[in-house]
Amino acid sequence: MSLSIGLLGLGAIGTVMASYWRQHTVFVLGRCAAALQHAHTEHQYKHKRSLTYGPAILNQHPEWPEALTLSLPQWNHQRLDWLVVTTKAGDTLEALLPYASQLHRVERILLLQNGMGQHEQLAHWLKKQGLPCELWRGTSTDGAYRLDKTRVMYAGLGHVWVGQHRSNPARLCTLPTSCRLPHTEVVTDILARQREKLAINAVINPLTAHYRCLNGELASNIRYRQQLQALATEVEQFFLQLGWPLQENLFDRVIQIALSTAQNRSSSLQDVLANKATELRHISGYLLTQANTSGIELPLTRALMDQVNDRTEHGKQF
Ligand SMILES: NC(=O)C1=CN([C@@H]2O[C@H](COP(=O)(O)OP(=O)(O)OC[C@H]3O[C@@H](n4cnc5c(N)ncnc54)[C@H](OP(=O)(O)O)[C@@H]3O)[C@@H](O)[C@H]2O)C=CC1
Ligand SMILES: CC(C)(CO)C(=O)C(=O)O
Repeated sequence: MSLSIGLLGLGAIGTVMASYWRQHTVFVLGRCAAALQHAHTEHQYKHKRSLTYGPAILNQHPEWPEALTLSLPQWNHQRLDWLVVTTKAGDTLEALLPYASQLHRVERILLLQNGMGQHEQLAHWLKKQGLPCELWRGTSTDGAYRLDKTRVMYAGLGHVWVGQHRSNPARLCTLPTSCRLPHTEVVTDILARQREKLAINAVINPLTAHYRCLNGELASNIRYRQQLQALATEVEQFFLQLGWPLQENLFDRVIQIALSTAQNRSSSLQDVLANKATELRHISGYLLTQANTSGIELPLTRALMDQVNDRTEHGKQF
């Protein structure tokens, strides 16, 4: 069965997903101004992207092409089996709002993003609008970045896990195999997987954004490493207090990731350097909100959040 899939946020990860789903019908929900501009033209507006496969991926899949070009039509209110949102977490509601009156044509919305909190915001909003679509959440270990506005480099092959927002294992069985998205695995413990990723991001992202360093420097620079150890301890203890068990020692896990992505700039550092809003509000900020509710202090997280936010909000170069 061919799925009808809408993609909102055709950036790095959105383009990678579109490549995996190209045997199906993929529409793009472009920024509203572009969508409106083309809504009344005779020809269907196409969103063009090129995806280049990095050496690490071609080593694993020498049979894949070195690059491919995607030309995807603008969504014109067709019925959708899935609407997949791959904007940054903080852009979710703003991106969906212009399409609000057409969302009754959508069976399921999947937020495939880092960060937390946006799922609850959207669930609340969908309920208020009386929209019955199912809400799904997903997390990806793929690695991709944009070379420019239309070209994306797929640097590291990963895995995508998806699960229902209010996970109900009984209902999961009702998702027919034919409705499952390629390159995704349906799981019943999506929240636990997202929390594992949240813990890692809550350590690496604010530190790399603050020190403006590569991921690997957090392990190799003694001063940064000490800060990393202190922050990992704060985050890990907080997770324990909330009853969110982590699979392994957070410091060890974060050092492992910092080393395996040593030459990477974290997404938060990339945003700071580009003078864009970071996703820290949905990472460290989310933890601070939880901490506030529980009457717990997270001094290191708060200090880093304030410092990084100051810089992005006031557009300071540092
Ligand atoms: N890149 C990666 O390797 C990974 C990313 N992630 C997560 O995936 C999510 C997306 O990240 P990534 O792909 O890197 O980000 P990008 O910035 O590359 O892509 C985000 C896309 O959303 C679009 N967008 C933003 N606001 C709107 C709007 N109002 N209406 C329509 N489109 C909008 C942007 O459009 P425009 O181009 O016009 O700004 C852009 O195309 C994040 O949560 C990230 O943390 C998770 C794992 C890995
Ligand atoms: C794991 C890490 C820190 C890799 O860079 C990441 O997810 C990010 O940059 O947002």
